[in-house]
Amino acid sequence: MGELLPLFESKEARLGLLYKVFASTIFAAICCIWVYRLPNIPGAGEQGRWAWISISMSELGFGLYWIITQSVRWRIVYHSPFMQRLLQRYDEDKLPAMDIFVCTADPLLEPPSLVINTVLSTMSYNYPPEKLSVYLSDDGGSELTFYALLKASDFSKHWLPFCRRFNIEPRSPEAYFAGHHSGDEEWFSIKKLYEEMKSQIESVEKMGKVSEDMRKQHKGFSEWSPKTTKQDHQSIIQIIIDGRDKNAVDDDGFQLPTLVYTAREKRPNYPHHFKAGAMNALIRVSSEISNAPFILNLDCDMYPNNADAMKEALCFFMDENKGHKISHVQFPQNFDNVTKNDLYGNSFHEINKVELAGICGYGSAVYCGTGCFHRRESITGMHLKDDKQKPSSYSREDKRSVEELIDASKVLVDCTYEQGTLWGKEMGLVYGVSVEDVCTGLVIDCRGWKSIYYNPERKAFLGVAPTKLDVVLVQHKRWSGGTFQIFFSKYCPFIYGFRKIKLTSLWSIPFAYAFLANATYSLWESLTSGCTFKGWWNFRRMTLIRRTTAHLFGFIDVLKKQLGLSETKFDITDKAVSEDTLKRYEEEVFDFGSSSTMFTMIATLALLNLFGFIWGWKRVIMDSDFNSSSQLILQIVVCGMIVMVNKPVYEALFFRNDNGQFPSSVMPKSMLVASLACCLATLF
Ligand SMILES: O=c1ccn([C@@H]2O[C@H](COP(=O)(O)OP(=O)(O)O[C@H]3O[C@H](CO)[C@@H](O)[C@H](O)[C@H]3O)[C@@H](O)[C@H]2O)c(=O)[nH]1
Ligand SMILES: [Mn+2]
Repeated sequence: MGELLPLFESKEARLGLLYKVFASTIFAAICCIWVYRLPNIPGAGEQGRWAWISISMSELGFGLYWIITQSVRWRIVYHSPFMQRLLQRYDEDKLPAMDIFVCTADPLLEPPSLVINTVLSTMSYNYPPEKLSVYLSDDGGSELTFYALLKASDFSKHWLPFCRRFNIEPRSPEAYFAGHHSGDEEWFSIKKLYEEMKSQIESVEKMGKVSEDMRKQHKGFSEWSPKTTKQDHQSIIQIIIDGRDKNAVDDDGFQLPTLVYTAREKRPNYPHHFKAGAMNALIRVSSEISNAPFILNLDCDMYPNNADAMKEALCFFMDENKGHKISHVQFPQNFDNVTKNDLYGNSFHEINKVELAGICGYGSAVYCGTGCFHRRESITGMHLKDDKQKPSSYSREDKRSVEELIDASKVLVDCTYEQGTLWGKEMGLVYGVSVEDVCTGLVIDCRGWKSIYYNPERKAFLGVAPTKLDVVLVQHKRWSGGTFQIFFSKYCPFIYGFRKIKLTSLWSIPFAYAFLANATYSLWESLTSGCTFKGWWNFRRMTLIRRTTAHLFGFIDVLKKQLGLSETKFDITDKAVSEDTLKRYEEEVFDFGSSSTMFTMIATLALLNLFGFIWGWKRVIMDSDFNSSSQLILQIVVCGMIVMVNKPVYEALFFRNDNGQFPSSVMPKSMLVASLACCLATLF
């Protein structure tokens, strides 16, 4: 056999050299700033000494931060798969089996009607259905979710043929019907079926329980008693569709994918390790039932938006030369509900297009917890063995009955199963860190595996971005706290692997240059990554807000944890949205929600800058000595920018009276703190 063509290629981004030259100029500017700051510290007792020292510290910090972040821009690598080559080389029946994990944790925050849309779109991938097994992990242990999944399994018999026949995209029914209209009779009838199912599920959601009549429809409901709660129940596993069953076919007579409902045992006195625990339970259950060599991991709100993405991901794993070294293929997180200018900076344009690809320049991809394909061996804890063994095409020989499979799997998700094992340490996803995904990716890297970040033109997955500021901040708090936590833990990458500036002064040039060049470049990066100008501006604002609240509080949380004062938590991102909130979100009006501590922080900082800005202008206008006031100009400019960025905060403080504004305690608290800070400042 001749030399086979590769199934994917990797290219370094153009402009690499140009960027390096540009970055060097900024670096030079930063050095100048430092060189200026350090020798010019006012002596003890002189006015402004402490301000000078603290500004120097910040500049040192920002400079170092900039230098570190350059590492991810130094070598940006883009990968692209050749799907046609894969399909020429492998017949459908030679393709490997694939297990799909969908995680949900709470029927109120993650409505079952949303969850089953994700499930249905995974079932309808352009892939031989007998090779697909979909596992829903329900940490909510809720009969509502189980009910919805049963309904979805019925609906899939009509939905899969419809997808196949018209080759539609996307295959999440909700998203499809929201974006596509057709006069077709078949279109109307399937839409009607979907809407019937949805309204049945939603009425059960409203009632909060499944009626006696409905319970009779499936013996699985017998697992739920009035005593069952989210925190306290036995293991529940139901194989809703058995892919081996020749009668489990859709309307066109094609085999249906296997569909499994899993709720691992929960008991009040046993830690369950949140999503990481759920994933590890799924890894074990699926190894008992289908044991596919590859696994796709999705959050319940992330639906596949490209029915071919699975085959694309396989190109990386199946490449004859390099594929056997690859542990996972991560797609970026994108959202289908981002408004035009992305008020809360939810979409990570720069991160997706530049930074994650830059990390890929080092041969690894950050595992982001969703939209990621894994090799089963690497995620269960194996080290890379450098032999080019092909993954087996895998045919299911298991002769056990459904009941036997269920019994064998239930044991694997009991509370006590992991005791004394390496699960959560050496095996599966890592426990104890609230960004279990990032940490697990790191650990897999350290075992020698390579990984791929792939950001295709057509988005492969779309999720739901938070629509309220408090939810955004809680999410960022978890992320930043989690990242600090990694830094402090044994998984730390290093172990485990302006006051006297005249405008007239020459020294202001490096400041102005570093600031402008950096801002212009980031604007360019954003615009070319598909972001609007206003979107970029919103993202700057959210960066400011996130850093002064979510990141700070995340940091404090971790300190508390390190000192043994608290436990690791996982605050689930709220995905249920009221109409009121949705309206504001669509109009891009800030909806603050209810986190009063974080908001007091935001409001205080905004007020401080406003005071500073007004005070600065007053000095410039009233001071007859222009020379001394010209020294203030640069500070006033910076202050002014921060004031502009904070516009929605002032609006919420002073002008708004709808439901999306600040909680009422924020205004007096922040006024008090900001005024106190101003009084203190006059003392120095
Ligand atoms: O006890 C839990 C808590 C959460 N989840 C699931 O974990 C997923 C992510 O939770 P979400 O509240 O949506 O958090 P996000 O901030 O949106 O999640 C991002 O960040 C997390 C790490 O902080 C990753 O686990 C996620 O994959 C990633 O999308 C959801 O499907 C949840 O159902 C569980 O299964 N069990
Ligand atoms: Mn989420």
